[in-house]
Amino acid sequence: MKSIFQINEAAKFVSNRISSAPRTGVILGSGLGGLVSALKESMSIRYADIPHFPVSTVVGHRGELIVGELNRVPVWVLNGRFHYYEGYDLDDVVFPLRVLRALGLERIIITNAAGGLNPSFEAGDIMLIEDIISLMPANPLRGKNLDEFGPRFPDMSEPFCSTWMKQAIGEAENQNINLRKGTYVGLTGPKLETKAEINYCRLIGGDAVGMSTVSEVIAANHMGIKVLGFSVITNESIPKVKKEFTHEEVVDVANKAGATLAKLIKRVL
Ligand SMILES: O=P(O)(O)O[C@H]1O[C@H](CO)[C@@H](O)[C@H]1O
Ligand SMILES: Nc1nc2[nH]cnc2c(=O)[nH]1
Repeated sequence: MKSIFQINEAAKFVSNRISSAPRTGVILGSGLGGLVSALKESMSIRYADIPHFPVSTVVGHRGELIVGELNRVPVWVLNGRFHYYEGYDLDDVVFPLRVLRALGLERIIITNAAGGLNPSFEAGDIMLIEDIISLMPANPLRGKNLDEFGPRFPDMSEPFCSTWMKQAIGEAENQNINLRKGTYVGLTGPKLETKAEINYCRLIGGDAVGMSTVSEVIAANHMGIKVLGFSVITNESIPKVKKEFTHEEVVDVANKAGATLAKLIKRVL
């Protein structure tokens, strides 16, 4: 388990390289790195250079922490995330978020590429994540509680900030974006779902399914960070229409829909 000492060491390394620390962050999902081109005055630090940081191993996740401005708002961008299936503990998966919290992070926009379980969703749609179901085998808060960050038993009755969600819905309307809404189910991966598993995820209330996000949302809530979440629906995970797809297709669809998501995120900020 990562200690508070390691979190602070990573935070110190980063703070020595920047002039001021943003209070807002964005985590970019698979294929969503295009948002970086909208950043102004940015500088980046490779994850590999930051002490104790894990290393991104998935295509479509560059592995760099960027500091810049989006629509004149200073932001951290985590260009690449860590997944449980890469072999990391959930504690490692949320390490970057804890480092940013140590640097003063107050709100985070979490994005991902996901399969659409809701039959009304189409590939290329953007879904506002209203709630999560974690089907991970563990929890990022397992182990000794980091009292400096939050309570042992954090409330999760409103994992996403309702005010921020209302604003996102309003902005989507202004931009004629057909913003979908729903619950994201987080599985370990890396295998994709069988038809029976898709039926199960739908039955328990899922609208989208993926292999990330849920642990980040839990850790952010633990630390009192405001969260807004978006899934880019990259494929339809519906038994009737399910056909084989690849990670390359996921990255490709996310790349295209990413431009619309970037516009929405800019306005929401
Ligand atoms: O959730 P992100 O990181 O966007 O990536 C999604 O895309 C990958 C599968 O193609 C999985 O890692 C899944 O979780
Ligand atoms: N688990 C899972 N992750 C995804 N990431 C993108 N699409 C999918 C999907 O259909 N299932």
